[in-house]
Amino acid sequence: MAAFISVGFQNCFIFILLCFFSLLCYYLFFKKPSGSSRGGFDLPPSPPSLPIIGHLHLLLSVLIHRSLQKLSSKYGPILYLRVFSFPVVLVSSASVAYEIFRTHDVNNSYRGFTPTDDALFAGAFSFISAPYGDYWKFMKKVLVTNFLGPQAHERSRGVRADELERFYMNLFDKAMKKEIVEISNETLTLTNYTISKMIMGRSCSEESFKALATELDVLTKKLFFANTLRAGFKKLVVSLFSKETKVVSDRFSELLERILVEHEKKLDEHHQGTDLMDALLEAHRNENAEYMITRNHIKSVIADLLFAGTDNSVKTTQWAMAEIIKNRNVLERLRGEIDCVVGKTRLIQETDLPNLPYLQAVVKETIRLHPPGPFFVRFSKEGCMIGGFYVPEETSLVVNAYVVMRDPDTWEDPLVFKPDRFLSSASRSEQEEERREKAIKFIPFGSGRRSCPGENLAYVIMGTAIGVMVQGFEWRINDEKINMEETVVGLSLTMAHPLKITPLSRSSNPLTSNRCQ
Ligand code: HEM
Repeated sequence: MAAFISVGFQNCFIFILLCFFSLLCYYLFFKKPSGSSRGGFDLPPSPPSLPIIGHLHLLLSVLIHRSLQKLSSKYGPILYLRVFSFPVVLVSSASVAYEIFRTHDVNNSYRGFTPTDDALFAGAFSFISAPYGDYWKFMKKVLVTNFLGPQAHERSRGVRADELERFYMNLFDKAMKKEIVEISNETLTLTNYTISKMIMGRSCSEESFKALATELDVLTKKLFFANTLRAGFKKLVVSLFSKETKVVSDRFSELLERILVEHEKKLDEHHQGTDLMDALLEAHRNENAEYMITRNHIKSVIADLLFAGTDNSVKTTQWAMAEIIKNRNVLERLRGEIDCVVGKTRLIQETDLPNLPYLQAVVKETIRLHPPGPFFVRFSKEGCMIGGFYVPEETSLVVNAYVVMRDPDTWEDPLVFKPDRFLSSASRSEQEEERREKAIKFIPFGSGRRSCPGENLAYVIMGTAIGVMVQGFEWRINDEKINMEETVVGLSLTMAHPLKITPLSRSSNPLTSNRCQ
């Protein structure tokens, strides 16, 4: 009898387990998202998918922006994809992206990251990952006032000028020795030193930064995929690599902790703080602050800024130099403009940029054709209508900026490098019209309230770096021609073959830096 009861109990237990497992499978792999249509509106069209995995295989290609481009050119500018049962809406046209960023900006002002505990990167304290709310609003105000806004930008001009001069002298030195330079390495030093000095008054070790950046690239890709999943499953996937995240994060946290302690000592000795870290520490100590930030918030936002700011600017500058050297007429016109405005003895400086429209156009055209962030992710909080289709709540929205900025319907000769398209036309009303149109179709920095707050700083760093390289040097290509093949590292679009070229100084003496002009 006891044996009979025991077998019955076992069967019952197995039966319950099977039911539970089937329900789980159904939820994870087959269940359609709730609210798949509302008020008679349909979900966006969906390309054929595979059983269970849905469209996952389409997201696994190395050149993911290209495979998504093929998909949108075949099936349309707004598509409904499925990773297992988790919804992803892919957007590939300027007008549909506009609806996400402008019409439904607040609803889509979150990236949907599941915080990886208290890790610095994509963690609970990160500014980039933060939901649109009190913390984000407070931190944005601190960043604008003390780092990225016009007055803060003015105050830190000296730091950028020093680093630009160091960048030029280093290239001049290498030109004298006829050394080959790897453009991304040179610009990494410039950008990393400039941004870290603006943030915390000193540079952070280049080698440790590079190592961390490489590890972070891999990590971002994993976080991106986890991010396309729904809450419960996402947590599970993120937990699988949270140990890895913690190792990277802890190392960087130790480095920042040492710098924080130095800053605290200075503040305790009543030194007037001038950089962002000082301002963040003051906010941390202020009991009446609108939002009480912790040490982890400080470290996390600094990590965000160093990585978001450095990597993108380096990749764009490298592409720009490749395009300039490949297009001899662009190089000559650019050099002509700089020689005419700045002269041949003084080194270009950032206050020259407003007088160098062609240089600005070259930077913009580079970032249009080669956006370092080819696509970015938002998350719909509530269901909404986009592009005439219903997008359910808690759906990942992936905007393919690479395709938007190469769309033949909105860009003439979209695959050709033509900086002229960014030069303003004559009349004021036309200029205003052009500005409005560009704001919709030119989105390398995203758009709406979660767009890139570092856009102006990035244009200054890239513009002056490119200006210095064109003004000061001829460049000899060491291979037969420049290889423009693309690759995606982490989620960043970059040159598959790093640009290695030899500088030849245009003058036997270095250009003078006259910062007072
Ligand atoms: C070529 C250079 C750069 C490019 C192409 C770039 C691009 C982007 C893009 C596409 C986004 C997401 C926008 C969106 O979701 O709508 C973003 C966000 C962000 N970027 Fe940049 N960026 C660059 C340089 C910088 C610099 C120099 C900084 C600061 C040092 C910076 C700080 C940030 C931050 C903090 C965010 C998150 C904003 C938020 O969540 O509210 N970026 N950037």
